[in-house]
Amino acid sequence: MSKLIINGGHKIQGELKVSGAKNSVLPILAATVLNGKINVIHDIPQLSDVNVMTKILRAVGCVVKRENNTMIVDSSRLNNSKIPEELVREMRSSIVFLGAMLARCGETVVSYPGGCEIGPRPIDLHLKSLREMGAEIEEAHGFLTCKAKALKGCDIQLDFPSVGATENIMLAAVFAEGTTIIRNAAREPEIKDLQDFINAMGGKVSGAGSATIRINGVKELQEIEHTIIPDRIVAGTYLIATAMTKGEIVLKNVIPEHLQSTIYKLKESGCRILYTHDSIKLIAPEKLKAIESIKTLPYPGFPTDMQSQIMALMSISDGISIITENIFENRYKHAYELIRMGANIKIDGRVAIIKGVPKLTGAKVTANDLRGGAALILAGMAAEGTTIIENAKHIERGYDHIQDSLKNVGADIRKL
Ligand SMILES: CC(=O)N[C@H]1[C@@H](OP(=O)(O)OP(=O)(O)OC[C@H]2O[C@@H](n3ccc(=O)[nH]c3=O)[C@H](O)[C@@H]2O)O[C@H](CO)[C@@H](O)[C@@H]1O
Ligand SMILES: C=C(OP(=O)(O)O)C(=O)O
Repeated sequence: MSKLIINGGHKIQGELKVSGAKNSVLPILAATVLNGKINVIHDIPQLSDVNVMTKILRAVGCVVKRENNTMIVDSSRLNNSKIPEELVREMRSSIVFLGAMLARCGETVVSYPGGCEIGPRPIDLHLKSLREMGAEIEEAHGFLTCKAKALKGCDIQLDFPSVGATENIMLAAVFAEGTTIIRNAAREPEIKDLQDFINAMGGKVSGAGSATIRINGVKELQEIEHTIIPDRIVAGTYLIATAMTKGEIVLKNVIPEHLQSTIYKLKESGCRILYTHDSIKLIAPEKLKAIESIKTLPYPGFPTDMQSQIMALMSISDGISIITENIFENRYKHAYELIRMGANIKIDGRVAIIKGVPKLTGAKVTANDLRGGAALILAGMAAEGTTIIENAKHIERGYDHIQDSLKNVGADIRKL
């Protein structure tokens, strides 16, 4: 179980390149089973979630090679439609194999997915939509046994713009007969990246980025080479690290448009932010100001995946800030760890009230989930003294060697 040790009080200063997006790479790796050919994918971050995805691909018969940040997946010899339970339990997004395997093999067995504990994460929307497309899904003993002789395009109305359900339907619909329409689809940039990936293989998907996505079934797909979009959550985390340490940073390999809701709130806290089409510069103020209200929402609203990190910033901002977490009902575990570091935070259901304190102090804390762990790194960097983060393995799910990146721009952080 890895630990991070941070000596606080060092400014972030310099330039950082942002890695490829975890939330793009995971569904795209699942999509590599579709073509039954070679997939070359660039800008794959080194993450434990990617390692799990790789193991799943190998378990179903794909040949996977990795050279630095390029991965080659040959799905021509896929020979097993059962996804190993122990791997599915490690990671929530393994559930997107459901749609991909149904499309490729017409059958699959998966267990209910695991992942970080941030509240209940049902998959009812995934299952309902796939059933509407003609899949027969039996749920028993924690397993989903799915069969579909021929999936059929249909008109699907999602009750909530679920990212995973939207991806699962897109993947399942690639070879389906006719047209599938997803209404109230998730609009996250990673959905558009998946659309671009499928289309570059010869699929026919349109509308990603809007609330209505159309997929016209095709008979066959081709080989593909694709580059993953930059990770907007990693970029946002680095911006907050800079803001909290009174530093100055230039981020490269970013799409500022994907970070607008975060940029907007950081400006409210007093940061100066300038950007070009693929870089962002942040200059921190001497004193951060409270952010009146943040409500997490599906994209383009403020992302739940930035909630923990912005809470760390609010905990040392002058005044009272309020967060409403609308996506995951139990995503405040990091607050109790921040309190151990001197933060003044009250939680009432989905609402967190944060009264800024002049300083945090280093403490022994525990990462309970990925972004909560990232928030503790940020708090540790701004705190007086030493912070030890236990259970740091969660952070490796979504940040590619974060300790090395932050060390390169001035942080005093090391892994044990
Ligand atoms: C790998 C990946 O891309 N993960 C992201 C994805 O997760 P994920 O795809 O799991 O998130 P969803 O958009 O599906 O979930 C959002 C909300 O919908 C609910 N829901 C979802 C599906 C369903 O069948 N029934 C249901 O009730 C969930 O419990 C949650 O409250 O989007 C989340 C919300 O932006 C992000 O925090 C995750 O980082
Ligand atoms: C919750 C997250 O991811 P996942 O859906 O993969 O658990 C996240 O990236 O913050």
